Amino acid sequence: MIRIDGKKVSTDLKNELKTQVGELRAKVNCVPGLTVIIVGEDPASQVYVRNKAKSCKETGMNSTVIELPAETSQDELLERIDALNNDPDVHGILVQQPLPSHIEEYAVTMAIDPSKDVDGFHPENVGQMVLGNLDKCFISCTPYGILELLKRYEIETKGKHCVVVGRSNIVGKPMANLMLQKLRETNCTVTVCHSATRNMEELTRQADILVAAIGRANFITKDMVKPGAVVIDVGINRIDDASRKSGYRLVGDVDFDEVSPISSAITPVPGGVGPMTIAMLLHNTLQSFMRAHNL
Ligand SMILES: Nc1nc2c(c(=O)[nH]1)N[C@@H](CN(C=O)c1ccc(C(=O)N[C@@H](CCC(=O)O)C(=O)O)cc1)CN2
Ligand SMILES: [Mg+2]
Repeated sequence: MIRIDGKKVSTDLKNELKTQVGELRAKVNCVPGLTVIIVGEDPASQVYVRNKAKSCKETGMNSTVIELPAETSQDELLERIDALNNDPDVHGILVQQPLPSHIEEYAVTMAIDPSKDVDGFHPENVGQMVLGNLDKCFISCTPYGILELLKRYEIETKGKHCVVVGRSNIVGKPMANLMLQKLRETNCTVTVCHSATRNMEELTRQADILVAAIGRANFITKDMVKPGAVVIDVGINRIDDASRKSGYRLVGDVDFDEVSPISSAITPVPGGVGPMTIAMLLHNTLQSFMRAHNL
């Protein structure tokens, strides 16, 4: 069994990005800039946003975090986004999810200039991605990170059956679409399972590559997995744990202890897909900068 080390791959990637940013600085005398907006005080989101800013700085990119109170109105948020759309020093704009319930996610997604939408959530980016025009869009960071892990671990995907469990706009839907593509190295047969799927176990057991993105701790058990499958765990669930200083521990959507011995390769939680999400965000920000400068 191969334990897929997302932490290491993300560090390698960030080092590669740092070199590229350094070269660009020497060439055009400026660097990519990412602005992250966080509304409210969700503790997990605060961790992710802090890590995004830290990683950005480590690679030599400019990073700005805009922290807004939970009561911020939707109009106020949209005005902030508009200002960033018009700021030439900002190459990437990201609004951290989840948002407070009075703010409509769709309105926020639509407000971000697609050429700065480094999350790849805008319909223009999603549409180009579905069409297979991967050089004309931003690919959503978590699925993109999974593709990068599969590539760097030389995991064959062509002709394989990939089963994605979960249909979120952030992970499940883009993941399924990317694994389906003839271009690049995926070229899988794809099945998507969700809460209304009957006989889910029958389907997941057919997976050569199983992607779990349901958001339910330890949902995927041994009996749901074919021996030898590649298992990608996207879940990050906080479980109460009084023995830890933090009071919680992180577990994935896959029961790692049960499933890892029968898999051929598996991503752990933490240290698997999560860190790749941030590395690919930086990759997308650099890509946005290159496009803006016609490089
Ligand atoms: N606008 C967005 N919002 C959210 C996204 C996103 O891609 N864009 N994804 C998730 C959260 N997320 C990034 O924003 C994210 C989640 C997890 C990690 C990560 O590194 N996880 C670590 C554990 C970190 C911890 O201690 O909690 C790991 O798995 O090893 C990075 C980014 C939802 N919102
Ligand atoms: Mg989760």
